[in-house]
Amino acid sequence: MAEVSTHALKLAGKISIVTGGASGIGEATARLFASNGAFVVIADIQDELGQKVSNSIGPQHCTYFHCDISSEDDVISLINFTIEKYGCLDITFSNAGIVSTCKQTVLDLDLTQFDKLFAINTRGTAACVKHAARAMVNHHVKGSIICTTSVVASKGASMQTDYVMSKHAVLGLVRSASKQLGVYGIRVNCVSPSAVVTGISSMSPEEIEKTKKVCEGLSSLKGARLSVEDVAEAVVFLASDGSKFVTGHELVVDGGLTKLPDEDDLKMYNC
Ligand SMILES: NC(=O)c1ccc[n+]([C@@H]2O[C@H](COP(=O)([O-])OP(=O)(O)OC[C@H]3O[C@@H](n4cnc5c(N)ncnc54)[C@H](O)[C@@H]3O)[C@@H](O)[C@H]2O)c1
Repeated sequence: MAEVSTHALKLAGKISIVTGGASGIGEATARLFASNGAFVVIADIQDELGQKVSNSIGPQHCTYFHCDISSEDDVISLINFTIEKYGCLDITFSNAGIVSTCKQTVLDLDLTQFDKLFAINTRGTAACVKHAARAMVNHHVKGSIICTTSVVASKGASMQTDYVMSKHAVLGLVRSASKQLGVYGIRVNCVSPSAVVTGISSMSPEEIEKTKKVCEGLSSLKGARLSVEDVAEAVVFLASDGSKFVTGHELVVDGGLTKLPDEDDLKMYNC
């Protein structure tokens, strides 16, 4: 990475963790954290990819650590590793997540898949928030915790019931944690993106092209399409002192989608 002056960097010297940082929104955020002066620990289960992303950011700025967020022991090891390496923890972006494997409605809810998805999206996110917050409290750090929710975190949807429920739960976690941790000066917020093509849904090149076109219509901004970098910019804002009076907030990054009639966001599920 090119050397830059630390003067105007939004996260200069901050110690951060990005879960799900090997791909998509997490990868873009890890890169933007580092280019804003933060030290980043990428936590993921895709070891080869995560290591590759970390190497490309640069060993001075980034480290990869294997962590399956559905295991509380893994999450504890991640926090311990970060504290041992850097001495404290300022920012945690709890972003790792998966989608439903099918477009199920409540009538055909697969409860085995439901448990698997909740173990990562909801329980795993709760473990990350819990242990990041404990580290911040123990080290007297007025840190920032950001979770990735979704535009479906605060409204119902026509399918993918388990995914929608898991993101509603994370919103509840963010709102509760922000109330409980304010006394320590710790802020807790979330970003809620609309649809953006990432590794989360394994698609053929044809499906990716089709989905990208559909995504372009998912906004009231003419011709605009959400990118992972747009989400990363919102996360940097929530991580930085620029948002020092913002907590318990859901920052929706959707180009106005949630303000459009419901029929428009239905398209998202037909991607
Ligand atoms: N892409 C979208 O349209 C979209 C929209 C709204 C919200 N989101 C949310 O954004 C977040 C990131 O998704 P993305 O779109 O960048 O997908 P992605 O698949 O590109 O990235 C997710 C990362 O999480 C990692 N991961 C999965 N399970 C894990 C586990 N148990 N422990 C640790 N890491 C794990 C994956 O290996 C991957 O690197 C997710 O929480 C997702 O629900 C995505």
